[in-house]
Amino acid sequence: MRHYPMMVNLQQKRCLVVGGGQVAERKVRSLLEAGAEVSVVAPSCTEQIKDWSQEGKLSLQQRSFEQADVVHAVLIIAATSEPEVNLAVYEACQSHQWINIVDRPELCTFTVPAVVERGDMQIAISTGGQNPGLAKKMRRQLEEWVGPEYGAYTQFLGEMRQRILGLKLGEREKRAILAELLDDRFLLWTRSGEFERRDQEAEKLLQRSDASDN
Ligand SMILES: C[C@@]1(CC(=O)O)C2=NC(=C\c3[nH]c(c(CCC(=O)O)c3CC(=O)O)Cc3[nH]c(c(CC(=O)O)c3CCC(=O)O)/C=C3\N/C(=C\2)[C@@H](CCC(=O)O)[C@]3(C)CC(=O)O)/[C@H]1CCC(=O)O
Ligand SMILES: NC(=O)c1ccc[n+]([C@@H]2O[C@H](COP(=O)([O-])OP(=O)(O)OC[C@H]3O[C@@H](n4cnc5c(N)ncnc54)[C@H](O)[C@@H]3O)[C@@H](O)[C@H]2O)c1
Repeated sequence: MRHYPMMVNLQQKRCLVVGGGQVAERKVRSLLEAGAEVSVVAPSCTEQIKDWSQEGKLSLQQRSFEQADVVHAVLIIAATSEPEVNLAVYEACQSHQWINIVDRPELCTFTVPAVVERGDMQIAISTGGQNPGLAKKMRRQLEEWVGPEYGAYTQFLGEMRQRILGLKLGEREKRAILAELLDDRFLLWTRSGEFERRDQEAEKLLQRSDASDN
């Protein structure tokens, strides 16, 4: 089956995670990072999940799953070690809810990819459920190639793009500056920490275009 890849805004969306082990913790972490409103239901859970609960980052109910738990959630993840509980979670859900059952890929209405995170740049890797270990291996390989500087680099390019789109220039000129900014020298200056040099060269590009516009 071919999935449709999409980046979802989960800010303030109610998400339920049933189970509190290592797998649940991994899913909870990424939900919290996406700004979701997370509830966890599990009789026992990891120290990290307890800490998040004590810090007020999520709501934790230390008990077994009940059907009614799913009612207000837009997204539900069943991550318990009990296949029959995971199936019961699936059966309690309705068709409008996004469902992930960690031991039953065929029941999932979404799956979770491995992700390389570099600030606002995210590279998601899915194997369509064929082999999650391969997704993890690819993530690690890509992390070697896409260094931490891509976070700052993406932010720099984002800020420049906003400015360029606001300039009183024709579409073609704007496209030309945007293309020039993607030249590797701006990445290399970011990587080596030469921010002043990078920003000065970017300013020069903008000023040259301003001049040619007049
Ligand atoms: C990518 C990642 C994201 C995340 O979970 O955050 C993720 N699994 C990860 C790791 C991982 N998972 C498993 C192992 C042990 C080795 C092995 O079994 O191969 C390892 C490796 C490890 O832990 O080292 C076991 C496993 N996973 C699934 C099943 C059920 C089955 O396949 O039937 C079983 C057997 C369970 C059992 O034993 O009963 C199912 C799913 N796992 C998925 C995602 C979805 C498909 C993604 C894709 O399309 O590739 C899908 C379908 C549903 C979902 O979970 O969304 C994360 C790596 C994060 C990272 O490090 O970057
Ligand atoms: N999709 C994936 O990424 C992936 C990866 C590895 C394993 N798995 C599957 O995920 C399952 C969970 O793995 P784990 O390492 O987190 O297990 P774990 O044993 O560490 O945790 C299981 C959790 O389920 C909770 N639980 C048990 N019964 C419950 C109930 N009735 N209601 C609510 N919570 C209940 C327990 O309290 C515990 O918090 C595994 O059994 C395996 O089938 C999935």
